Amino acid sequence: MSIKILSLTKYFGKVRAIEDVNFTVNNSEIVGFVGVNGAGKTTTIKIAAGILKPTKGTVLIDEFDIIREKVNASERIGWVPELPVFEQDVKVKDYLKYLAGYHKQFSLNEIDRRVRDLMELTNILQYAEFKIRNLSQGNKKRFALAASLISDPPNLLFDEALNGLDPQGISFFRDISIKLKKEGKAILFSSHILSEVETIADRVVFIHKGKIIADKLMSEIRKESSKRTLKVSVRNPDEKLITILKEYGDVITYDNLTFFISSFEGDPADLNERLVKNNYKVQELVTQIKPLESYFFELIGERK
Ligand SMILES: Nc1ncnc2c1ncn2[C@@H]1O[C@H](COP(=O)(O)OP(=O)(O)OP(=O)(O)O)[C@@H](O)[C@H]1O
Repeated sequence: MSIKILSLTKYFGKVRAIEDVNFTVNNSEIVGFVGVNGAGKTTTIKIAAGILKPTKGTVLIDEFDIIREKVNASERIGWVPELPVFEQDVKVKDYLKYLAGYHKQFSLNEIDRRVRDLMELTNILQYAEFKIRNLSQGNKKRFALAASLISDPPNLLFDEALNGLDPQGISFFRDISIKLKKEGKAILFSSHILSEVETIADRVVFIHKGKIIADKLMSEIRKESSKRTLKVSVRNPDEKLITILKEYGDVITYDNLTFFISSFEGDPADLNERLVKNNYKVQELVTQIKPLESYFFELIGERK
């Protein structure tokens, strides 16, 4: 059981999405795939899922080439897309039965059993008769997970599977990933929620501007992470805020409201006071951020 990403490069016209991406996800391993928006995570995952053709390179799923041996490779990989799209007016149970019908290993009786087991595993059995449109966001995610597991593939790709999940949903995802890993599966999951990746992943692959910039065991990240990264969240950021923050170190804009300053020089209390005086609504200003966040932003800070 393994997903081997081999020298993948993808151009969309003149736009280079990824270049020479190489890494492997081994059996019984959960690998987190992290990078800021547009770094190239979804492109890599779509190529590995066999739905996007690379410009160069390939992906081996249990040694089957996703381009040249597509049927064999596809049978061995499950994929939860970033934005799953399903026919909305079909019932949960019926949709899963329909998907199971594609896999010749299941007899009609087995299809019923398989679908029931999966609904049980993903905690949606009580919604078996619901139309997909009537599921909550979190349950739609659980349904997408059930759909990806229909043929019990030994390898899994989860693209931003934590997005839109509440804490209970996240802990559900964590538990199910660990269960699947114990069965020997190879799991690659992308996420921008670094504090959660940290609790789920055994290893983390970092992608930045289309290139892999690090591939590290979580245990090593914990050892190496520096305490010199400062995280600031402000409710009303603007250009001037960034100018101020830049006086304290390298600034990385993570999302619209959150900034990380790597190699932070200075006193956090002074910075806080200055921001408040300038009428910024500071929501969070901390230096003791978690190891993965700290490691990631130091890494990106070096490469800006
Ligand atoms: N179909 C497309 N046509 C043109 N450019 C694209 C296409 N898909 C992706 N890109 C570009 O390729 C780069 C990588 O995008 P990708 O979606 O893989 O990143 P990502 O890390 O998954 O980001 P996000 O978290 O925002 O989904 C970006 O610059 C994006 O704009």
